[in-house]
Formats: sequence, C-alpha cells, structure tokens
Amino acid sequence: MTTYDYIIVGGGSSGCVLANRLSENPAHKVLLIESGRRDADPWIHIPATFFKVLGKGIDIHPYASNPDKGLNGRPSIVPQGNVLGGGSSVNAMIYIRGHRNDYDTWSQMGCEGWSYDDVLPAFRSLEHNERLNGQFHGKKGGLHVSDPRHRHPLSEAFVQAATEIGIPHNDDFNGADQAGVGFYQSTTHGGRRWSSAQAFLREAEKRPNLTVLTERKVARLLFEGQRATGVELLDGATFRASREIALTAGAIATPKILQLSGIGDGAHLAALGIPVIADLPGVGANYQDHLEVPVQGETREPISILGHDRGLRAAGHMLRYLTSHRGLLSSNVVECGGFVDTAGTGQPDVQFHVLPVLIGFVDREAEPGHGLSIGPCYLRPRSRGWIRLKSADPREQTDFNANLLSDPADIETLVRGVETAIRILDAPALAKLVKRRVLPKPGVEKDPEALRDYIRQSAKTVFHPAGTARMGRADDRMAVVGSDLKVRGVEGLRICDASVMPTLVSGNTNAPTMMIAAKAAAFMTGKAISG
Ligand SMILES: Cc1cc2nc3c(=O)[nH]c(=O)nc-3n(C[C@H](O)[C@H](O)[C@H](O)COP(=O)(O)OP(=O)(O)OC[C@H]3O[C@@H](n4cnc5c(N)ncnc54)[C@H](O)[C@@H]3O)c2cc1C
Repeated sequence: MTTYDYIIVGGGSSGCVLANRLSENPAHKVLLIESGRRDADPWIHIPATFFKVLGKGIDIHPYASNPDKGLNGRPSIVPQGNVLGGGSSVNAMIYIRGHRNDYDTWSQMGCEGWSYDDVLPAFRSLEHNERLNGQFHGKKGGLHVSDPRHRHPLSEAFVQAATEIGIPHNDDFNGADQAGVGFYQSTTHGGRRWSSAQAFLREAEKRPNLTVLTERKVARLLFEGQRATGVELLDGATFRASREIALTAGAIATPKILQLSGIGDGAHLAALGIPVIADLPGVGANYQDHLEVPVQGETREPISILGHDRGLRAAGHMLRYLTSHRGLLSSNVVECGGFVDTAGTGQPDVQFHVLPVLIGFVDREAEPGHGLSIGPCYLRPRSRGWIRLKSADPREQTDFNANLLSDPADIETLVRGVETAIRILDAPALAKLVKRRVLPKPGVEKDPEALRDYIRQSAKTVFHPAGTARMGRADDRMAVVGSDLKVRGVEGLRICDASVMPTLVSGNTNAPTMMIAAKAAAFMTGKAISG
C-alpha cells in the first residue's frame, strides 16, 4: 500500500487549496483523490457556458433529496461539481464572502478563531483582486477576482431600478458594508473562469511531491484503533496516510464517507452493521441550503440572451471571445444582484441573483420569450435537514431529507424577497423595458396563501449545501469537529469543506469554503497565514 503524509479526499474548491498549501513543503508527500474527470472540457473555462456544463451532466453529481414536504412534495435537486475544481469548475463564479456577523456568530457559538477578524487574513491570502485593495482585499493570492467584462443592458437596468426604489449602490459587497445592489465581482481572469483548480492546482501539480488521482472514488476511511490511517476506494485500492487525512468531498458526500467509515450516530450505524468508530450524532445533521424563488418579467423587445447560444449569433460571440476574451461569453451571466435588509434588522437577509434571460431549472422548462429573471434568496435559513445512510453499501444513495422551508421564518423571508423583487421590476428603469410580469403570475402576490404556495412550488437551490459536519465546542454533542477542524473522538482526520459551517454564510459559498481550507492548511502545517 503506497503511503503519503497527507491524503485529501475530493479535489473541489477546498481540496485544491489544501493540495496547494500542503505540498508547498517539498518534504510532504501529498495525495489528492477526485471522483470526477480532469477539468478538460473547454466549456468549463468559458464563463457564460457553465449552463452547458450543467446541462451535459457529465461533470456533476446529480444529487436529489427525498420528496420534500416544504417544497410541496418536490425533491430538492442539488447538482454539485464532480470534476477537478469541484463546485468552482461548474459554478456561477460570483465572488462573495458573506457578512461580518456570520463569522462573529460562529465565534460566539464556540468556534474559537473563526470571527470575522480571524478569517479575513485567510480570505486575503487567497485573493488576487484585480481592482480592489486595502484592508479588505488581497493582491497576492492565486484566486483572481475581477469586475465583469460584459454588462448586459438588462443587468444595468436592474441595478438602476433597484436604486430607484431606494436600495443603495454598492461596488464592493466584500468590503465594509455588504448591503446594496451592483455588479458582482467574479472568480475570473482575462475573461476565463478562475476555478480553485486553475488558481491552486495547476502550479502545485508541477511539484513532484503532489499526486493527483482523478476518476477514483473514495468509499471509506481505514482506521487502526481510533486513528485514521488510510482510505479505501470504490475499486478496492487502498492508500495509507502517515500524518493526516482531510475530507473535502463537499457537504453532501463528506457525511456519507464519514458514516460509511463508522463515524456518525452510533445506534444508526450499528443498526446498519457498520462498526462504530466514533458516536457523533451530528454527522449528516444540520443540513442547510440557500433557496431562491423566480420573479420574472417578459421584455417588450427581444433583448435578452435567449437564442444567443445558437446559430450565427453564437458563432459571432465565439469569434469575439476567441479573439479578445470579451463579449457575452466572458460574462458569468449572473452579472449583478445585491443584498437587501427586508426585515429592517440592520443586516441584509435577502440576496438577489439576476439573469438577463427567462430561466428554468432541471425540473422545469423556462417560460417562453425574452425577459429577465430576478431570484430573491434567503441568506440565513432556519430550516435544517439531514443526510443518513440507507445501507453500508457505498454505491447506494443516501436517505437525504433536505427538510427545506420547514421553518416558517424561511418562507416569510422569501415572501419579503419576492415583494421587493416585484417592486424593482415595477420601478421605472425596468418598467420601460418589461411588458408584463411572467412569474409569479400577476395577482398572486396579493393573496398571502397563493404567494406562499407559489414559493413552495417554485423555490430551488442556489447550490450552497453546508453544515453537515459542523464545527462547535467540545461539550456540544452535535458538533462533529472542533475549531481546529479535527474530527472529535478520532485522530488523524480533519474536515475542511463546506460541511463544517455551523450556519450558512450570508452569500455564495465558494470563497468561504476556500477560506476554510486555507485555515485548515495552516492548522495542519503549523505555518501561519500571511494575509
Ligand atoms: C451550479 C453551481 C453554482 C454555484 N454558484 C456559485 C457562485 O456563483 N459563487 C459561489 O461562491 N458559490 C457558488 N456555488 C457554490 C460553491 O461552488 C460551493 O459551495 C463550493 O464549491 C463547495 O466547495 P467544497 O470544497 O465544499 O465542495 P466541492 O467543490 O463540491 O468539492 C467536492 C469534490 O469532492 C469530489 N468527491 C465527492 N465525493 C467523492 C468521493 N467519494 N471520492 C473522491 N472525490 C469525491 C467531488 O467530485 C468534488 O469535486 C455554486 C455551486 C454550484 C454547484
């Protein structure tokens, strides 16, 4: 059995950061194992074509929850990256860190060393911001963060319309104040996607002490007593780790691997015939996700990007892109949005994702015609779900209960989000372009019951599963890892992905997950973060 110092399970947003930082020291022999392919599909690297990658379905895990009561019996379908770079190779590239209070709350929950002031250096150490500088931004990291090279007229109109209803303009959602509307910065560079693989793995892979295996899936961890000493793959191969194993398989796969390895609710594992290594009932619990609801308007003129992926127009965009890396294909499509305090608490509770087209989802066709889509999304869900094994067979799907919208507060936040989005749609800058509201159907917002039903019927993930192996105090029975990300009750094992978030951050989760991995690397190597 080949022995490495460190084994990293999952080559996604967090895994690539970790592979880079752990292999910086030539004395460390590091193995990264990724279940998906290499990120060689050219559509991955062209920002606007991420929908194509999702549509093809080759580089994603098509996770789906059980039918969910909160979604009127629909499953929550949550595609996740299954490719080198993970989520960062298939996502919408929006660069957001969350709100200062998110991290201060983690710290107050007993996660020592995770307050905003504690995590800021890790964010800065990763970042190469192409415009912003100063106390909030980094210039020397591998992760390029840039302003949009393309601004669709409908995106411009959304930003203007939002300011017309009194929402302030913000040109740095990751600076002193998150609130406001504007254009998102994205993890792109020179008009190309800048995934975690691109930012952190390309250079690291040149090092002889880093081995990257793709299209190999980890089934379970191997233990000697309470010490994690290796991994077993689905194909039966095994690898040994002399120092540590880091789980970075994402918030849906990580709790599955833990349970298959005997770490989880003791009684449940015993009932499945899995020998219990550590009785941690928090494994798979505390599942959280961000949901958004479509608010869409049809435009008077055919000005959306509908049809721009076909025929002569598509060829024109490709020609422009290939010659200058500019134009529509350099756009992450979700070019703008913002953060709004709809409850008057002094902190935004709703985020908008705006697309210059009428979009559908994997479970529904897009509405016909030209238009724009505004997606109000709640930021701090109160509903919690869980992911549990159905059997000891790693090939079997898990019992995935997303339990979304089970807390009425989440519905009420979406109600306020939809109402605010409708006001923006009706503001002059958009009203002159939009001939009619398509979703929700006019009148629905006036009937509280119908509006809540619309939300349950149409809410969809914005792909931010988190929290399924959460961090917490040593005396917190449901905490899976401590503030050092070490799994409780065992040795040689850390969790370093979105699973450890005690609560979802107020925004998109790619940068926060990379931050978690940067802190994990510092814990593992003892090398301080210079941010
Ligand atoms: C479609 C989509 C759009 C998104 N848009 C944005 C956005 O615009 N901005 C933003 O900030 N965030 C966005 N996100 C969320 C963000 O990308 C994720 O939060 C982030 O990538 C999570 O990082 P992770 O390291 O926890 O997991 P991942 O990046 O998902 O990495 C986990 C990796 O582990 C691999 N893996 C899983 N199981 C195994 C196994 N058994 N053995 C070996 N490997 C395994 C997976 O294939 C994957 O590559 C989006 C996500 C998606 C899917």
